[in-house]
Amino acid sequence: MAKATIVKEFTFDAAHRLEGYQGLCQNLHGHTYKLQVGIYGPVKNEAGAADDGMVWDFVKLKQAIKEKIIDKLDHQYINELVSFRPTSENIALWMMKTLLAANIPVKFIRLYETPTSYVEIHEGDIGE
Ligand SMILES: Nc1nc2c(c(=O)[nH]1)N=C([C@H](O)[C@H](O)COP(=O)(O)OP(=O)(O)OP(=O)(O)O)CN2
Ligand SMILES: [Zn+2]
Repeated sequence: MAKATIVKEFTFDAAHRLEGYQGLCQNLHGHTYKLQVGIYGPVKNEAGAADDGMVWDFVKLKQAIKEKIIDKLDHQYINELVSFRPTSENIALWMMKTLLAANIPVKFIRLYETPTSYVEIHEGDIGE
């Protein structure tokens, strides 16, 4: 069966600070984060089915990411929500773990902290 990766993009606004950072990022500041989530799987081939020709319905994917990630982080102070240092890398790893735990077959997460800085995490990159 043919396979494909589909990608859905989101933005959210959040504040953070990097404790112990030698520079401006130790201060409270905000970002408009851009998140891209890639889902990999078979392209369903079932004539008449609602999801015929799809890997996952973009609408269902949007609802799932919104519930699990965006609604939790949008307009929040990330330091108060998590126990890790909220770098882009750690935030993206948390996103990957959260989505895999919800049985969403994420292939990759790309998280832009600024228009010129992003991190990419692939399935399998999560350590213990
Ligand atoms: N590897 C990482 N390095 C840095 C992180 C991070 O999460 N991972 N985060 C920061 C700061 O939070 C900072 O907000 C980002 O810095 P920077 O990309 O330099 O932001 P600018 O707005 O200055 O971006 P420009 O496009 O270069 O103007 C620091 N480092
Ligand atoms: Zn920052």
